[in-house]
Amino acid sequence: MVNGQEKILAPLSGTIKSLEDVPDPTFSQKMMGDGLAIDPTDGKVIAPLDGEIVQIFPTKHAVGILSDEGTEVLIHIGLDTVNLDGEGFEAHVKQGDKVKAGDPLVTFDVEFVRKKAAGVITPVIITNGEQVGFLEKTNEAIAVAGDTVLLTTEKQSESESVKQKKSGASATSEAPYSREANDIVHALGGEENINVATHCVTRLRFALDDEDKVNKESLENMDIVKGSFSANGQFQVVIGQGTVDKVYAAMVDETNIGEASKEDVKAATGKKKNPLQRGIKVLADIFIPILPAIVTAGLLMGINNILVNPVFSEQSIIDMYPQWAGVANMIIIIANTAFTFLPALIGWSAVKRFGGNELLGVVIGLIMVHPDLLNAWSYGDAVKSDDIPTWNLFGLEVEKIGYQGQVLPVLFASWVLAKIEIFMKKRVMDSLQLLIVAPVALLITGFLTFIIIGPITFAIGNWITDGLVAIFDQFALLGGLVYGALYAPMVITGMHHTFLAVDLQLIGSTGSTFLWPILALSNIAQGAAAFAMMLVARGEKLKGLAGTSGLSAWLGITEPAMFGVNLQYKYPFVAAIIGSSIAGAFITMQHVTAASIGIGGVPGFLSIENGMVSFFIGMGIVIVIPFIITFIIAKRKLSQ
Ligand SMILES: OC[C@H]1O[C@H](O[C@H]2O[C@H](CO)[C@@H](O)[C@H](O)[C@H]2O)[C@H](O)[C@@H](O)[C@@H]1O
Repeated sequence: MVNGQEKILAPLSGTIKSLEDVPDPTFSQKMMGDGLAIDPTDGKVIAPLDGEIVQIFPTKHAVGILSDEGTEVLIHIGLDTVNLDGEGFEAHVKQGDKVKAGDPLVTFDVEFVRKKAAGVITPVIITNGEQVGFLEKTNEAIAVAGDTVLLTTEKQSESESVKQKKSGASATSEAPYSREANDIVHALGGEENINVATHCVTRLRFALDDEDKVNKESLENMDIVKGSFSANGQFQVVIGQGTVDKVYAAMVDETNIGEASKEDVKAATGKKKNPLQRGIKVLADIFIPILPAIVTAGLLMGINNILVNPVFSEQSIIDMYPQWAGVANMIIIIANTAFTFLPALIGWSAVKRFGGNELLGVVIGLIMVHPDLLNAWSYGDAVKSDDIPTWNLFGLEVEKIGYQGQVLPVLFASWVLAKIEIFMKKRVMDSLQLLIVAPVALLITGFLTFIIIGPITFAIGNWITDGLVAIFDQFALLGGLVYGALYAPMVITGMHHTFLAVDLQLIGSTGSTFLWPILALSNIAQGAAAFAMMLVARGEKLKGLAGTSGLSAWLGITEPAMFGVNLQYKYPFVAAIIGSSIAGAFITMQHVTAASIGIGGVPGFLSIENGMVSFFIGMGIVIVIPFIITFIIAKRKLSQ
């Protein structure tokens, strides 16, 4: 301790990450407190400072230390590691032990945890941040256990700390958390909505019957609740170490909710997903992280589209004002990079999702669009002119083609890469991993990709898109009606993100998508219904919610409008579906297509490459129909 400052050493060796990079909202949103995380290279956890072990969870995956100077540090080894029930962990300390910086705390099997848990990244958090006046985080990228100063804290002045303690102390002075436990149960929709409940070191974990019954606002307004979210079918309420077990005990005492194990909760939540749902979830997990890059690219491509194509008159803007040509060209380079190198983005996200090294995912994606390969977009012409470059591998002719804009080839290649990497990591000794695992995994995956995975999945991707195009050509009215009607319900289930892959595949194979314009109109329809509710609503709360969520829907995000307003009253949701179904049929029959995925709302017109006028008519339909139907019904119902 120097000048009131306390140094917290790295408890593990590895790569230092910011908490925002930890894929668990409890940590990334700092619900438990501020700090840093370490992606460990080995499984030796040591004490980061002198102090007392105030908590070591029975499953040995989390250790809380109270330093001699009063700083509380939580080391949470891996993510969702509570589910491992101690397997792979060995504790060297117990609650109440005094430790010195550098003393061994826990040893764990990194590879086992990496494979079995949601992640091995280890947050190191100051959990009594309210008593810390100053927190400095290291700028180092690599942590050496016991050597790197990870965090530096400085205690608050005495008077500040007294103030803080006074303002947050009500729960601890009362009978042990019974009121809080009851309030939480109530906010979760009552006992009847709770199937199973358990807790880990930081949070209560529930398998709920219906998560829509949760009153998130009142839950998160409770002083004791630091945040809540739903993940992997579990509803989780973050309370904090040292308190969560007491709240849980009170809940079990006060209610008919029996004690349950993590397995019970896992089983109760796991039951809910069938293979199709799991597949959808995997695709959503892969595509949601890359969505911002794709939408940005789509928006910029849309601006270029308006500049270079004769959209509003016979001549394009560039034809009329040629001095803008350079600007338009520069925009298109910036814009289409995300699409040209799409396999690299998907490779990054997919390999990460499948448990491998995401950087290798980027590399496998880039290999698939290497400039020396025949560009996928020139493949059709090369087939016609019988001019496809090949490699000769001991007599085996392999087409030397790239996979620009393709989705399926890189998805499968990423899966294979991650599996090979995980397989090898378990078998190659730590000191040789860098030398052997990545090069071998990449080489094998690269060869498999060019020889088998690429050609087969490229063909499958083309069959899927040809099939979809044929169906929509043949049954345009029905196709548009059905997709227009089903898109919003799919958003409710989260299944809609699967269609992002389909849109990207359509663009990669045919140069455009006829599905995305329907998506944009469906979103606008939900917004229009919410706006009608805003006009008719009497209460300020509903008016405000309907207005802001309507705007959000018009800018491409519909959940606030749907969950906050339209689904609550049902008829606005149905009115929106009617509008988007009719508009979907209309624009499909008019062959409206988009060249890219843009902002799926009013600015969506920027991305339309064919049938701009019809798209605007469609926009008129999804504004007028849902608005009028909702307005009329709401007038009647809300004035009763
Ligand atoms: O698929 C491309 C579109 O993705 C986003 O919109 C979709 O996801 C949103 C979040 O779940 C949802 O609110 C919206 O209804 C869906 O269409 C993105 O916001 C769109 O701009 C993008 O075109």
